[in-house]
Formats: sequence, C-alpha cells, structure tokens
Amino acid sequence: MMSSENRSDFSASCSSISEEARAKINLALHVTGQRPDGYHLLDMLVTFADHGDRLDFMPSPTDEFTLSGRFGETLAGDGGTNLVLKARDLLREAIGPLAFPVRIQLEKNLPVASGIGGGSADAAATLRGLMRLWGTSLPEEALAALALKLGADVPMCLASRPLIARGIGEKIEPVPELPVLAMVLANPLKGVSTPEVFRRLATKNNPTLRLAPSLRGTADWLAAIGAARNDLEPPAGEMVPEIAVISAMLQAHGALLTRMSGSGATCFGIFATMAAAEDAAAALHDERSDWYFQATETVSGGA
Ligand SMILES: C[C@](O)(CO)[C@H](O)COP(=O)(O)OP(=O)(O)OC[C@H]1O[C@@H](n2ccc(N)nc2=O)[C@H](O)[C@@H]1O
Ligand SMILES: Nc1ncnc2c1ncn2[C@@H]1O[C@H](COP(=O)(O)OP(=O)(O)OP(=O)(O)O)[C@@H](O)[C@H]1O
Repeated sequence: MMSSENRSDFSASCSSISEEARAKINLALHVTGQRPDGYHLLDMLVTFADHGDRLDFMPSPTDEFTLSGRFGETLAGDGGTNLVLKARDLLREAIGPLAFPVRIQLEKNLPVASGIGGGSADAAATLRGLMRLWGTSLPEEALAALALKLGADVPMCLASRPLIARGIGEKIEPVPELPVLAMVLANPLKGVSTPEVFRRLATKNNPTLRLAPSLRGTADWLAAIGAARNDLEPPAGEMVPEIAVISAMLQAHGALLTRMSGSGATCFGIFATMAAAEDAAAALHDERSDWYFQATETVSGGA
C-alpha cells in the first residue's frame, strides 16, 4: 500500500488537466409546454460567461475529491451527491477499464442553486476533463445522452457557446453571431429550488421564442433579447423578493437591460462596455457586500 507521502509524490509527478465550468446565462427562457413526465418544454437563448468554477483532474492511486473557493463550503456536507462525482461515475461506467482513479479539485466560485447552472457546468467540465485525462471519448450521441442524464442543462454546458436550446434543453443549435456582451451577474445569495419555481408557474403554454433571422450588431440583439422573456421570473420573484430589488439596483447603476437567469435568483445586467460593468459591480459591492456581484464578458460565438 502507498503511504500518504508517496501518494502526493504520485499526484505531483503526473500532469494535471484543468477545465473551466462557465456560468450559464439564460438571456431568454420561454416555457412553451409540459411533457407527460412533468418536465417543461422550453425555448431558450443561452450564452456563457468568461467566469465560473475551475476543475483540476489528475491521476491518483484512489478516487479523491476536494472543494475550495468562495462557495466550496456550501457543498462540503453533501455526502457524495456532488454532480462532479455523478458525472465521473457515469462516464467511468460507460468507458470501462481505461478509467483509472482520479483526484478532482473543484474551485467553487459560482453561488449554488442560483440559476446559472453551476452544478451542470461542473458536471459538463468533468465529462470534458476526464475524457482528456483518460485519453478517450464517447460517440457524440452517447455523450449527449449521458449529459442529459445528469441534468437538463448539462448538454448545453458541454457546448459552453452561445446557442438556442429547445425541448428540455437537449435540442441545441449554435448561435455563432451572438455578440460578446459586457455583463454584471448579481445574486442576493438566497438559493432557489428549480422544481419549486416550475411548480409555481401560472401558465405553461406561453408564446415561443422568435428571433428575426438577420440580427446584426449589439443594438439589434439587445432589442431582440429585450422583447423576449424569462417566464420563470414571476414565480421566482414571489419566492425571493430580492430579485426585483437586485434588478432595480442593476438598472440604477446603468444596465441597458436586466433579467433573471434560469430559475433564479441570479439576475444579469447588460452594460455598454466592460469598464461600465466593472464600475457598476464595484459600486454594487460597496452597497451590499453580503451579496454576489461579478462583472464578466460573455464568450464569443466564434462568428
Ligand atoms: C431552468 C433551467 O436552468 C434553464 O436553463 C434548466 O432547465 C434547469 O436545468 P437543471 O438544473 O439541469 O434541471 P434538472 O436537474 O434536470 O431538473 C431539476 C428539476 O426541475 C424541473 N424541470 C427542469 C427542467 C425542465 N425543462 N423542466 C422541469 O420541470 C423538474 O422538476 C426537475 O426535476
Ligand atoms: N458541483 C455542484 N455545484 C453546485 N451545486 C451542486 C453541485 N453538485 C450538486 N449540486 C446540487 O445541485 C443543486 C442545484 O445547484 P446549481 O448551482 O447547479 O443550481 P442552478 O444554478 O439553479 O442550476 P440551473 O440553472 O441548472 O437550474 C443544489 O441544490 C446543489 O446542492
């Protein structure tokens, strides 16, 4: 058996792999129906932040998992139910003997249960990272099915690029022309239960998301996003009155557009420039240092 000293030598001697788990931002989320199994049909315009959790993966004599970062403590007592471990185990089952033991370090920078898909992004980053570490991959369809088993948001977090998602999130179409946006993410640090928000929805058959085919430039996109909705914002707002407060604070600090992401409570504000977003995040932090404010650019669609 290896001593703990030898174990750390073993880890240090093997190269580690890093993956970003980017925050998911639902720029629009329309609830358009409900499946017989209770899951809701959604039309979503989604982008990803240049900010998120970070995961490191390295070979290890036994499986290990460590948590750090501002929100690491929140997940410390979850008794092995972390989505990172679920993703590791499901991928290992699919891959077989090539899947040697690993040490996974999760730096948890995103607030938990906050509508920006932190757990889903971590699960997706685990799939990407472990396929690299184990030197293998799954066929696209098998990987997509495995991702969906982990959560409705996981397939789009695997892509981590601007996209439209339909169905429950599994029907994905890239949107390479979506511009990079200057944004502040704002959360009152009150966790929101996703199933509870869906349960409180008054109407499940809302109008679909329709985007003009020829949107050009940020002004066009802002007008189109502004005309869309997040149908989960009213029920989440009933549960967490701070959502309206934080949205008003973003507007007061110059946001051109504000909306809640996912099932909340994180709201985003879109600003004219990154300098304006950074100034706003600093001023908001001064006002409420116990809440979460993060300036970030969104990722490029690559068009
Ligand atoms: C609201 C979104 O964040 C939008 O991006 C996602 O659709 C939620 O994705 P997620 O957190 O990965 O959700 P899951 O873990 O699959 O589902 C959590 C619970 O939310 C509800 N749920 C989720 C997704 C969906 N399309 N309809 C639902 O009704 C279900 O009660 C489900 O049991
Ligand atoms: N790695 C993880 N990070 C965050 N939450 C996790 C993780 N693993 C398991 N969870 C659990 O998943 C639940 C949802 O957390 P998450 O942060 O993904 O929510 P969310 O941001 O609202 O997601 P979504 O936008 O996909 O609905 C929490 O109750 C949390 O305990």
